[in-house]
Amino acid sequence: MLIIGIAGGTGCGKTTVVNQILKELPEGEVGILSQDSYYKDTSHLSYDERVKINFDHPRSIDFELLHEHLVELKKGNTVHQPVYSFVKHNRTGDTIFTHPRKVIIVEGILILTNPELRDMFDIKIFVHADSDERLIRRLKRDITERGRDLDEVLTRYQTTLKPMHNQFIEPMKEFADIIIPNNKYNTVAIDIVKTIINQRL
Ligand SMILES: Nc1ncnc2c1ncn2[C@@H]1O[C@H](COP(=O)(O)OP(=O)(O)O)[C@@H](O)[C@H]1O
Ligand SMILES: O=c1ccn([C@@H]2O[C@H](COP(=O)(O)O)[C@@H](O)[C@H]2O)c(=O)[nH]1
Repeated sequence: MLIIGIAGGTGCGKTTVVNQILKELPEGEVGILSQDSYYKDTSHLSYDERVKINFDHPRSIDFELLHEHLVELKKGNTVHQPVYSFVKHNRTGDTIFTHPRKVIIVEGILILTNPELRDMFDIKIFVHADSDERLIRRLKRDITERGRDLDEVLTRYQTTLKPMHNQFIEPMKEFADIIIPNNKYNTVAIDIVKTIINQRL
């Protein structure tokens, strides 16, 4: 099994890059673990309390469970990946059966901050887009898809997202094997990643 970690700040285009890679590889050979599925369960908190959580800090992620699931997949076992709701800021209670595949992609803003997880990646990719570009994308996406308004996105950006990005995410470029510049759609980089994956398969 080839395990690929794809990190980068919010809105840099991680999900888009993953979908482009998926399109290029034979169907059924690639599985995805999304860091977003592993936000800690916060059912014991009210909605108003959950909204105040710093979702850009590594402690908001259940890395233990994410690591355990990756280990199980590597052993050839199926795992129950939790389903997360950005609207409710909590796990939904549903899970997705995630089967072992030839290639497993783990994607998320903070996945390279965890040393145990980092050690499991055969290829580490960091997707880069400038912060103004990422903020514009985040605004559009969170308002249309995640039930936010302008004030919520900008307040979160100033209070937690930007400082956490600078403290925890940007320094992870150091660990990357490949950095994809993604201010514009980068088909050349996707082709290179596809070639590397095919060589390793
Ligand atoms: N290279 C790009 N140029 C312009 N828009 C992009 C690009 N990559 C992604 N987007 C758009 O930006 C938004 C956030 O992208 P997404 O892949 O969800 O980012 P991430 O998973 O890193 O948060 C989406 O609406 C997506 O369509
Ligand atoms: O309940 C939540 C959990 C997370 N967030 C924000 O999501 C992004 C990470 O997702 P991307 O798809 O990589 O953008 C992170 O910056 C959190 O601030 C949230 O709004 N609510």
